[in-house]
Amino acid sequence: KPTGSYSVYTECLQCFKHRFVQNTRARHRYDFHRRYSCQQDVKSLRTIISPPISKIRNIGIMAHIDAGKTTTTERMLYYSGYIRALGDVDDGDTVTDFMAQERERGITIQSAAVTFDWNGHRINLIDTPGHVDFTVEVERSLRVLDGAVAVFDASAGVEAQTMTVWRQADRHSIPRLCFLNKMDKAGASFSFAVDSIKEKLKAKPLILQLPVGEGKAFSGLVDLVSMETVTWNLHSSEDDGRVFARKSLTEADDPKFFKEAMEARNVLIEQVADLDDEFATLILEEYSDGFNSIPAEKLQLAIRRATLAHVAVPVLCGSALKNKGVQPLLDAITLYLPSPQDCSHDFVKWYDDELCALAFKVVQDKQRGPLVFVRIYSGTMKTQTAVHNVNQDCTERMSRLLLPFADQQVEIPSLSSGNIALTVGLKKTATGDTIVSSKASVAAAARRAEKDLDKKGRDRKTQGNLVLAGVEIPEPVFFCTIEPPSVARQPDLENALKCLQREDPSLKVRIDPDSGQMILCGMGELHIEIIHDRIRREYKLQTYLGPLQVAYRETITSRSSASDTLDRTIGDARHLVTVEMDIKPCVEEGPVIAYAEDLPAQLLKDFKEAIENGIHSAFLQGPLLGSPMQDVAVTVLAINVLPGSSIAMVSACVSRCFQKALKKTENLILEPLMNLEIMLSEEYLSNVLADLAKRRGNVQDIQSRAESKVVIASVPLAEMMGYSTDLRTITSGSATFSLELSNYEAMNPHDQQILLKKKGFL
Ligand SMILES: Nc1nc2c(ncn2[C@@H]2O[C@H](COP(=O)(O)OP(=O)(O)OP(=O)(O)O)[C@@H](O)[C@H]2O)c(=O)[nH]1
Repeated sequence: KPTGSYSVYTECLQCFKHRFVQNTRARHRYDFHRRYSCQQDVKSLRTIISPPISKIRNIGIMAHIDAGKTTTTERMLYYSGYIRALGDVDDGDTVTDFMAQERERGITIQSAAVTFDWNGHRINLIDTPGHVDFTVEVERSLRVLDGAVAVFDASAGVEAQTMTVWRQADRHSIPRLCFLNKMDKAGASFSFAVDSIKEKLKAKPLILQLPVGEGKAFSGLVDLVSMETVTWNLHSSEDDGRVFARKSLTEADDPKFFKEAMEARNVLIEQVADLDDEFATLILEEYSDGFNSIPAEKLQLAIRRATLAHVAVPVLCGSALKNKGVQPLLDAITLYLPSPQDCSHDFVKWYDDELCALAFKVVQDKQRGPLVFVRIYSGTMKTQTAVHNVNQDCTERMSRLLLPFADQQVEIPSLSSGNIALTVGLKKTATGDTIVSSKASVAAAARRAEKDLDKKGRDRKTQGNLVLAGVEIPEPVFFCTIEPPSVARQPDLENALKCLQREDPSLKVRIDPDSGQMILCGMGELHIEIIHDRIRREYKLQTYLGPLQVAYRETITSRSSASDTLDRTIGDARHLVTVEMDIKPCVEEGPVIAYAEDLPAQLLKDFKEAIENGIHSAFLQGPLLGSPMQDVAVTVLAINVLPGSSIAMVSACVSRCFQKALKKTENLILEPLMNLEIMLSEEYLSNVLADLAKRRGNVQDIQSRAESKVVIASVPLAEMMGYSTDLRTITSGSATFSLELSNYEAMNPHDQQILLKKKGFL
């Protein structure tokens, strides 16, 4: 059954707009008190445009809402010297938030990646959206990351959304570091957060640092790898954290703390030795007398190997807001996360040294047209050259190549593999497309792939996927009709939706076959609301949305068979087709199509495509609600076609026969079921539970987390419309929740009857 990552929406549009207004206001102040890298700084960047591939880190920051992703990013840019003043999320003047507002206004560039250098390394920080309102946005980011930093609120430990993104990162095999942020916050607990990483994420944490103090007393940390204390100025509120002291931890400083740190270091060394044979051998051969003399560099290398092998995750801590712990985090990124060289991608070697890049984000810019973010996997990208888009099968000219250094863009003539860049001029490219140097290079890569896969005896079918490494797009769960303000504006609406779809492939648009109306399909309530809002603001079109509807599906519970004949005379030609088929439930989403063994081979060869088209089109409309069918296997038992009959008649007859078979069997409606996690204070618990019961919710667990309660439940999506507003009312705005698709589940007969009545089908 389809599970998969889905929209997690923790913020309603009102909050979103409120934040937008706040940040827009703040932007007016922004120009006065922010001083960005001066022109000279930008020029000097030109000298360090192409670092060796081993020094590149393409990383993402992933976190639950409000864990401190933006604040941490801002500190990274500040300490690396690319911004001259620290922004504050609460004042709305951070670089990334600033760009997010630009995106909302559709004026210039938004941040899908920011580049900066640290300690001789080039770090491309790729945006993984804080709210996973747009699943595909997260997927497309993860697709091009080599490593990630998971930021946690140390007082809350692992929260719902972190689990979702963590699972996505697992799917993409991305090595990670954990940063326990907000160590200064009342209720922050290092050990609680580490335990929750073990329990909830089933990860093996390698504790590389111990905090010095917690909550208000948090003043720095002990680096267990080097056995040094790292301290920041505790008392000055003006302190920007740029200056900090690193010194060896000795017994004389604090005997108790020294002992604790030594024990923690020994645990770390034993853990790493268990995970890494090379390190275990080194210890046995050279340091069997005691662990104290093991050099930090040897331990670092072993931690790096364990991280890259996905057997453990290093854990660091700090407080981004209080400017503590970010520089050691940056060091850890360069030390433990992989360079592009450490990551192998099958399809890259088939392109040899020729260009192969993936477009992972498209942004519509009013002045410059579409801007496409690309990750280069092999070869070199040059400006003013033609490139070939494999997915769209077209050749386009790329006019400019830019590096997004903090909030500046630096134009460059060319860029080599491993890098992330922003291109101007690619007008047809969409998110997820593969870009290569020419059509001939795709053919050459396909030949190499074929040879390689034959040698390995691998399934040829995977070859296409590997050459076109794209982004997986889940099916939308919500839809509604959309209408332009007038018939004359219909082409404008079509154009706006076309542009938005290029940016966001999870947005689907289709035409209702009965009413001819345009239907907008999206990943969540907020997704559709934001698209609506963007059409109004960016394309100046006031559109009308119909009521939001849940995308149900239908299936069958028993086997049946049917036959059908279509006999039409059009003009002089007679079209006569007879079909017989059998349908039964199956576990694959389908349609799973099979043919009786005695069907004539020639007939199959001529009409297979038409038969399959007929079945696929019938699959789109189930007999109960007209929703798509799933989990049905079809066997075509017989087919006779009078010579001269058209292919379209074959499809039509197959389609009709399938619908006949459906009518003879028992049908069921499947509805999307969501995993819901609500964090709230105990006083509201009973009201929230009562409300969930009304929504056909099934509460699975109620956990305690610091001062709060966490309710874990599953609820049908149809009952979750407007939940953010209702929950806010019930809890006086104090609760947060996240929601993700669990699976499609059969409705019970009673609920199904109610739904059919409500929709006017009974
Ligand atoms: N006490 C404390 N607060 C912090 C820290 N880091 C961030 N915050 C606060 O936490 C709130 C959220 O911070 P952000 O940096 O916007 O978090 P985020 O993860 O980017 O949030 P979203 O983008 O909305 O998901 C803000 O009010 C910050 O000031 C920290 O280290 N300590």
